[in-house]
Amino acid sequence: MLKLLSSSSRHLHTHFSSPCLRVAAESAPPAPLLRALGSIAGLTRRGEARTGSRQRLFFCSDSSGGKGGGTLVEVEVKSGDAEADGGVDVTSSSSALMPTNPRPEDYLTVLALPLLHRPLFPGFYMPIYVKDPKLLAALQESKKRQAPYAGAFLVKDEPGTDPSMVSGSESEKSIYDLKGKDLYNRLHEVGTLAQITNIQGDQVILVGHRRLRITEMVDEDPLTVKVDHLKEKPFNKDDDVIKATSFEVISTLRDVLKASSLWRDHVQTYTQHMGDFNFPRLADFGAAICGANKLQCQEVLEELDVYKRLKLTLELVKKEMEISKIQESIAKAIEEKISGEQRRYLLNEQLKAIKKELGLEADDKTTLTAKFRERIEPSRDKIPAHVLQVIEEELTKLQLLEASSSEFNVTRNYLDWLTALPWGNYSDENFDVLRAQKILDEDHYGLTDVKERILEFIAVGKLRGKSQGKIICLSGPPGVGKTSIGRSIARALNRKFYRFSVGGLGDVAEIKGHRRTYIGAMPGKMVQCLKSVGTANPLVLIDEIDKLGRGHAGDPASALLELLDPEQNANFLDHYLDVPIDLSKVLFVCTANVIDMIPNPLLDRMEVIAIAGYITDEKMHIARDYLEKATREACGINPEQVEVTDAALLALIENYCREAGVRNLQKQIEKIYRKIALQLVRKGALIESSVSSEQSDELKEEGAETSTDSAKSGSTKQDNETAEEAEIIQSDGSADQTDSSLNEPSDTKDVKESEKIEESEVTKSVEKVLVDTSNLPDFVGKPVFHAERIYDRTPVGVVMGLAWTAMGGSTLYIETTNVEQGEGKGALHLTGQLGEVMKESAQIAHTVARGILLEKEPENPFFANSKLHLHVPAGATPKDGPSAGCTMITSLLSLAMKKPVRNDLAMTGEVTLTGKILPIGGVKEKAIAARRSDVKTIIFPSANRRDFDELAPNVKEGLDVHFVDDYSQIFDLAFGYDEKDEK
Ligand SMILES: Nc1ncnc2c1ncn2[C@@H]1O[C@H](COP(=O)(O)OP(=O)(O)OP(=O)(O)O)[C@@H](O)[C@H]1O
Repeated sequence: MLKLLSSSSRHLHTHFSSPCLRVAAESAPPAPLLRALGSIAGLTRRGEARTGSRQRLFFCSDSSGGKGGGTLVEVEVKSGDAEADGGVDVTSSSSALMPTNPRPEDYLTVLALPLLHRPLFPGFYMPIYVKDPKLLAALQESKKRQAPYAGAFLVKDEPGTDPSMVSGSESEKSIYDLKGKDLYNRLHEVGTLAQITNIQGDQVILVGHRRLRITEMVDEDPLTVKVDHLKEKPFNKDDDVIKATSFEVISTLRDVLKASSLWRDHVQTYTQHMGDFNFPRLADFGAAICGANKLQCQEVLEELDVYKRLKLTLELVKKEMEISKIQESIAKAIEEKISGEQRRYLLNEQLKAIKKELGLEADDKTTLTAKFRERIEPSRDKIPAHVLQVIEEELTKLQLLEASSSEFNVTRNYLDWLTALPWGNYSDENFDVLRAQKILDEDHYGLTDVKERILEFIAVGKLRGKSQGKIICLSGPPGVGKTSIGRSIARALNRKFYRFSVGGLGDVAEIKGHRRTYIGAMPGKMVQCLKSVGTANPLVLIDEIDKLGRGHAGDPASALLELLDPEQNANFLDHYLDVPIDLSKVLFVCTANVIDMIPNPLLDRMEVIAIAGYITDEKMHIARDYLEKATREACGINPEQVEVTDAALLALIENYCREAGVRNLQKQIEKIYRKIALQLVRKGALIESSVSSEQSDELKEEGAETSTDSAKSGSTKQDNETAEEAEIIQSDGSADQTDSSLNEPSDTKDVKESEKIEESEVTKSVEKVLVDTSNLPDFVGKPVFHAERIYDRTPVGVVMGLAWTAMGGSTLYIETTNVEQGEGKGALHLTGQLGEVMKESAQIAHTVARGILLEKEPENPFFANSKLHLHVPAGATPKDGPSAGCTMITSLLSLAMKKPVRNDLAMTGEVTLTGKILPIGGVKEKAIAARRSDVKTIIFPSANRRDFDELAPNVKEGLDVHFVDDYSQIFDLAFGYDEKDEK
């Protein structure tokens, strides 16, 4: 159903976008209307007019194509099938019938209408607004008089203004205010005779007819002018140039139309009213529809030469073409950009979907949250409330954060740590003392006192029900098993083991973590430990605590104190984690070489267990029962394949590994076993190759069959050799099998051959490598030179002392010589990298020795007249401490009295100026060192008797120990011997 809505021509100019139909008819509607409706129905069927759209129709009253006038109506398409429904409802049809061509002589004087934006071209519509009431009244009046014509003239710009610049509404207003002569002077001379087709309010619709030129002003208000009606200059319509130019205009217009849909509608609208097509019209058409500025259009309007007008128009439409090209490229670029972005967006979305499908969506917040929740779920009841609250808060925060933001990553990592800790997850502790004893014995030989202390510790734990509260510190020289004992304790207690070294550690953040705000922030070692072991009660071994760094960022000792102190560590606060953690169930074991270097507040809280080092006997056991076994297994050697004799092991310990620990011994044993492994593999390869060459020889012989006597005897020899070799290698008496194989049938022979190869494999495994004192250097090289025992028998002025170092105990010599003799020349020169305390100790010794000599040999002026030099080898090792006091006195007296001290004597003890002997440290280490150096007699201060008595019998065994209070006792021991006995 179609409904006629209005017949206003106004819409023509306001809606260019919808198509307008042109319908010619003999008479007025409804007959033409019906036809028009039929056309619209056709349009809708072809999909060119949509149901609900509005269509404009122009009806002509004759068949001349509307030249004489017509009616414009707008219809709304209600349905596509208009023809079927004959009823058409015409709501309003105010006629806009156009009169025929006006005669020039009727319009020599016309009202002048000012046009602001563009000139009006003949054959075109233009709506204008007339603000001047008088002019508007005059126009209405002329329309009523059936002479609805006026002159439309473009207003010139104010002198000095740029026509290409957009003028504001103010300037428009000022033009409306122009009247009479002022307006007259601003009008372009050439304009258009315009038909007033419709007046609604102040809007007047004009249709251009022909060109006019103003000749003079007739009336000022409203402005009325006299005009000449202009005609184009005569032209030859067959002129090729004109034709070519017009074709070019047409083809350019077509291109423009193709390029821009906006132009298509524009052109369609105009073409409805063009009337006859001719060259001047074409030029006007091009200029009217293009977007050129008003002056360029006015130029076309003023041009009466058709060719020139066409050329001007061509320029304008070409320009339009360029603009539409630019428009096209801009549109294309924008489209590409948008489609590129859209493509990326689409691909990203697809990627996300794929990742989600495959479970690879790492950043997916929901997956992450689910992962964290899943992690804490089993131990939710054990997690402290404050920690749970932080976890929940962080999970909520995670949901709100943008996945690509850095804050998101910080929160994710934080949650990762928080949820990965073993909150309230403890391993079942074992307080079985017998089992613990077994494990400790399994792992370590000796160390009875250490093991005893550990068992005591476990026993207390059993009675209390928990074993925390103490920090054990194992101190001793390197390689005595401090670290491995720590591991054994963990095994004995059934706790997880975690070790970290604090040697050289200077940054508190290593212990307490970084604040989360820093990039790359990490929690401290303790939190890392808990995460890695997965239980909240591990045994943590803090290695090298005596080598703790000075601290360039905070004080690591204080941080360690917070970590270790049982009073504080129940609420240990890691900077990264920012929630208190309970470390009170963690058992801390520290190791140190020198306890003096441990910061005092830390040492105060520790239970120090000293491991002094091993004597030869202990080393023998360790080497035999632990190190050798472990190394053999590590090298893949069977016990039957190797034998290291006791003598070789002893030689190894005494000549190669004399230090306190057993690490070097372990290295030497490893060296031996690596060499043995190589020997075995080499021998095995040799046997294999000899067996395979035998096989191939025999096969060759069998193939020959016609063997000569000599060949026979050769083969027999060969077989015999093989048998001999097998006999040598095998000890299980299977050698005679080789002989019997000669009588076997040939098909069973192959089986025998393969058995032979297997047997040779067996021989490999039973062959034994013997390591004895004679071939020990082949495995570990020549014995290393030990400076400890430089003299077989100490000469005059040389005495052996005993020293304690971080590497264990050692013997050292004090040597004194007389440099210069002369009255009053008495002086003492010291060398051997002695520390301040030792230097002072030497001065004291000098004084005391002088006193004693005066007492023993009053006539001897030795000290008063001798310039002495005291040296302590080895010169490269710094030495310090007061315990060499008595040794120095003895050395000086030996020189003064020209009497060497008793053979195999060593001593240690600090001396006062009055000759009193004060106690020293490291009794066990010194006793072990003395034994290592084959010292028979030792002198210790009386105050150290208790320390010596506590030593294991095997350490004390064979030592003649004297405890002294005063130097006079030492004097007697050192010099009171019978020289004949010594020899
Ligand atoms: N009494 C022992 N019984 C068996 N093996 C031992 C014994 N003492 C030490 N060992 C072994 O000696 C090797 C070195 O021991 P460990 O590394 O524990 O020494 P350490 O005292 O911690 O040295 P450092 O102070 O240099 O760290 C280990 O393989 C250990 O098993």
